[in-house]
Amino acid sequence: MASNHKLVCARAARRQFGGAFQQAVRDYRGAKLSALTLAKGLEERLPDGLSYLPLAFLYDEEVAQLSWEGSVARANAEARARQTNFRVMARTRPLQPQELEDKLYESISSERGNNAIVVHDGRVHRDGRTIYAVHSRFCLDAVFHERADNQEVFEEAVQPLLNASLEGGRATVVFFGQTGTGKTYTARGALDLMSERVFQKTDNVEMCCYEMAGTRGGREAFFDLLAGEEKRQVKCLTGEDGNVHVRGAQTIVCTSRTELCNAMDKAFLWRSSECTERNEASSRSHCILEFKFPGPDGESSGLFRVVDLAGSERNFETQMHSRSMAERGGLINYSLLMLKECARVMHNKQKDLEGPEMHVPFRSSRLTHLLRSSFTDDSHMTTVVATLSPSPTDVEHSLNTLQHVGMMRSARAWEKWSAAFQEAPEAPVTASAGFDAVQGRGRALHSKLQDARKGQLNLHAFQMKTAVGGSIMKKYEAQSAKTETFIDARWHRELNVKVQDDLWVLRDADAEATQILSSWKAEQWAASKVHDLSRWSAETLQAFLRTLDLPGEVRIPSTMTGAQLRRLGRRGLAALCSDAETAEALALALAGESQAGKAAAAAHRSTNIRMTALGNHKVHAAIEPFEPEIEPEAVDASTHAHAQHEPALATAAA
Ligand SMILES: Nc1ncnc2c1ncn2[C@@H]1O[C@H](COP(=O)(O)OP(=O)(O)OP(=O)(O)O)[C@@H](O)[C@H]1O
Repeated sequence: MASNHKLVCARAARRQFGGAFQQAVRDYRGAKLSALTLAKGLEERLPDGLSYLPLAFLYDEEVAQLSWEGSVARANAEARARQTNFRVMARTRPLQPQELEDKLYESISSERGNNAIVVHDGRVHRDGRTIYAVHSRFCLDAVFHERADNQEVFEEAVQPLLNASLEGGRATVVFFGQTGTGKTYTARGALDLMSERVFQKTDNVEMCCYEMAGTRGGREAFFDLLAGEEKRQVKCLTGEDGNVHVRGAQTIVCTSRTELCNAMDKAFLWRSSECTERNEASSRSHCILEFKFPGPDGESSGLFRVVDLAGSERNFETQMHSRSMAERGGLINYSLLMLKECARVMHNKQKDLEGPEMHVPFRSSRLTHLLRSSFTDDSHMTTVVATLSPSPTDVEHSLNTLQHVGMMRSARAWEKWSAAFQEAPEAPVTASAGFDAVQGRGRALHSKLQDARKGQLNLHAFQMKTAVGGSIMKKYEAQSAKTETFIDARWHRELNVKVQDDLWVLRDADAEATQILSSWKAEQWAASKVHDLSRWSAETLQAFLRTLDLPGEVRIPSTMTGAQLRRLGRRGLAALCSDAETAEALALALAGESQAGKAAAAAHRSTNIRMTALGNHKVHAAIEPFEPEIEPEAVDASTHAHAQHEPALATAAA
C-alpha cells in the first residue's frame, strides 16, 4: 500500500515499491538486449538516432536511448585490452541469503562487453508521490558480474600484476568498497590462487603483513600481523627512492605453497575484525600484505602488494557499534575519506578544475601516504578492484564507490591516454567519456539529493504546508521511539512510521537544515538592517525620501547618510524642512521605519528559537507537538482510497 511518508525516503521506497523498480530494471535489460540485436542489422544503415526509435515503441524512450547508445557506441569496449599501468575494475557480489529472504532484487547490471556497470537507482520525486528510476552507467577497465568466480577475477585483475612483480617490477592491487561487499572474500581468493601460481616461477617468497588501525590514543598506526597476539607497532618511512616502506615488520621467507598459506592464515587470524550489522566478520582495519620476489641477481627486487581496505559505512549501519568500535571506525573512515579526497584533487588537477599548485593531501593519512606511489609513479602497476553490493538498499554506497574509483581512473591514467589519442586521433574511443559521464552523473545526483533534502527539510523541520497541501508534525512515544505523523490533505490519512528506518536521512537533513538556516539567519540579519536608519547609505536615504509624499520640501544633502541624519536630532531635521508640517511628517515616517524593524525582529523570534535548536542538531526537538484534527471516519475512507492509488513510475536515464 502506498504510504506518503515512506515515499520521502528513497531507501524505504525501494523496498516498498520493489515490484515497480524491478520492472524498471527488467525494462532496462530488455531494451539493452533488443538494442544489441537491432544494432547488428540497423546500425550502419540508418542515420544516428533513428535506429533506436523501434526500441522507443517497446520501452520507455529514455531507457531505450541509453541502452541503444551503450550497445552501439560500445564507448568502452576496448578498455579491457588497453595496456595501462593503472586499471580500475568492479566486482558485484551475488545477493546474500538474507537479502533474498527480504525479497530484495538486483539493482546493478554488469555490461561485460562494454566494461561498464549500470546502477539502477530507484528514487522518489520531491513531490513525494512519483517514483522513478535513474540508470547510471560507469565505464571502467573490466567488470565482473555476480556469477564471476575468484579465478576469473584473479586472472584479469591480479595475474598481470603478479607477473610484473615477478619480473622485478612494483605492483599493488587494492580492494575498495562498502562493508560486506566481498573485499576480503575476493582478496583471499586471489591470494589463494597466487600462492598456487607463484611457486611455478620462483622458489622463494618473502612475505610481511601489517594492518593500519587506530591506537588507544586515537591515532593511526601500523601493526605487524605476523608478530602474533602482541601486534607490534611498525614504522612507515619514506625511503631514498621516494617510496614509502614499512620498517620493523617481521618477514617470513616461504619456500612452498603450504608455508605461504600458513603465513597468510596467521596474518588474517590476527587481523582486527568484528561482527557488525552488515557483516558477521567485518574487517576493522586496512590489511596490507607485501610479497617480495628474488631478482635476477639473487636479491629480492620485485614487490607485490595486496591491500584489503576496511569497508566504508554509513551512519545507519553503525547504530549498534560500541564506543570503541565507533572511535576506530572513525579513523578508518577518515583514512578512506582522505583516499577519496586524493582521488578527487588529482582528478580535478588533471582536468584543470583546480590550479596546478593544488596540493594532493597524500600525507594526511598513513594509508594515502603508503599508497602514494600507486597513484603517482607511472612505473608502479596498480589495479583497484571496487566491490559492490547489488542490493537496492546499498545503491547510494555503490554510486559513491563507483564515482570515486572513476576519479582515480581518470586521475592516474589521463596522461597516458591523452598521449595515445594524439598518436591516433581518429580512434573511436574518447578517453574522458567514461569519466565525464560519471562526473556529470555525480553532479546531477548531488543536485537531486539537495532537492530531495530541501523538500524533506520542509517536511521535517517545520509545521509547514507541503507542496501537495499536507502538513507535517512530530509526536513522541515512550522509550524515545520517535514516531512521525504525516497528515495528507489529499487523503486525510494519518500514517505512523518508525523514524529509526529513516534516521540516517534525517541526520543528513539536520546537517543540511543547520546550513540552510544559518544562511537564512544571515538573510534575516540583512533584512533587519533594511529598517535601521543608522545603517542607511546616502543613496538609500534619498531613495526613501523619494517614496514619501511630503507636503513641503526637504533639503537633505545628497551625500548625507542615515547615521548623519539621525545625529541631527529633531531640531536639526526641522531646519532642513521647508515648514513644520513637513518636518512632522518626515519624523513620523522615520519613526514608522524603526517600528517596522522591531516588528520584523519580533516576528522572527519564535523561528529563531527553533533555529537555535536546529543548530544543535535537534530537528525533532524543534517541533512543537500539535494535535491533528481528523475524524476517524475520514481516516478509514481515505485509507481505502489511497490503497487504490499506485504511484506512477517514471523512468529517467542519465
Ligand atoms: N562474490 C561473492 N560470492 C559469494 N559470496 C560472497 C561474495 N562476495 C562476498 N561474499 C560474502 O559476503 C560476505 C561479506 O564478505 P566480506 O567479509 O569479504 O566483505 P568485506 O567487503 O571484506 O566486508 P568488511 O569491509 O566489513 O570487511 C561474506 O559472507 C562472503 O562470503
